[in-house]
Amino acid sequence: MSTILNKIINCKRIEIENSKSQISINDLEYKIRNIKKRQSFKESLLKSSTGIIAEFKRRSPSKGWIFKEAKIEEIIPYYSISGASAISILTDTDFFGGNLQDLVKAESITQTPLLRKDFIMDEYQLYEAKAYGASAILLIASALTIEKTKELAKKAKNLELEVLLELHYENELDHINEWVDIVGINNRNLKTFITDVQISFDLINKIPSEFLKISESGISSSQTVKDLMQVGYKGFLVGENFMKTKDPGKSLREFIEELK
Ligand SMILES: O=C(O)c1ccccc1NCC(=O)[C@H](O)[C@H](O)COP(=O)(O)O
Repeated sequence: MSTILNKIINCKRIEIENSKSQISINDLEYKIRNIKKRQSFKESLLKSSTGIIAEFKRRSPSKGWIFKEAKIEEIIPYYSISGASAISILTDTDFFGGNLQDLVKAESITQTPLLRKDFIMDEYQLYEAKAYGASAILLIASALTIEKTKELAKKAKNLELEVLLELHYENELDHINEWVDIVGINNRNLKTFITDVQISFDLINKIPSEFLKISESGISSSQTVKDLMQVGYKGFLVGENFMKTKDPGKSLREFIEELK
């Protein structure tokens, strides 16, 4: 496992134990009973001709602060109006500057399907994702064993959450299982932080045809999206390219215009 992933996961384990001591799974289950049904993340990508998943990302391990003062209420409505097919909310605090309240706020102001983007390793986080309004959750193959990936994916489906399984390397293809809805190829090498979309082109034909496929990270040109569409990708997760600008919603709108 890469050093950064190790570091993130060690912090995450402590965070999860703290959260469990504050809010029990029973409390989360109670909230889930009252949560409105969200639109499907996968359906939204299938319906869309552009497939952009716009990410709300304040900082990252590779770039440091990208948009420190970013506020959900000032960005998410504009992501929706500008045509995002789905929105990714990074809920990790220590490394990405996000939190679960960002997800709660986003849920209250948009109908666009939301992905809880975090380092999920415990079913408790799935209950949180559902209770706070996500349509979908992320499972990162590099951070999980094959067995744990399957266990978490199955539990997520039981909670009516869609599952995005993220792969960074070819040797992670064996993490794909029947509970997965979407397979994402992440173009960022977790050891070097270098992004190279070539990995998306290299792996597309190795993913079984029944899965919806998305490409993630390091996407900054509409031509790249067009090329990825040509080989079969239906979704494109873009964070920094929008969040590094003063007006991420406007940047997304211009990007989508170029795709039409
Ligand atoms: O973004 C990072 O530096 C990073 C480092 C280590 C683990 C994960 C990381 N990012 C999470 C993501 O997958 C991206 O936020 C997402 O795909 C968008 O990427 P980008 O468009 O390059 O901001």
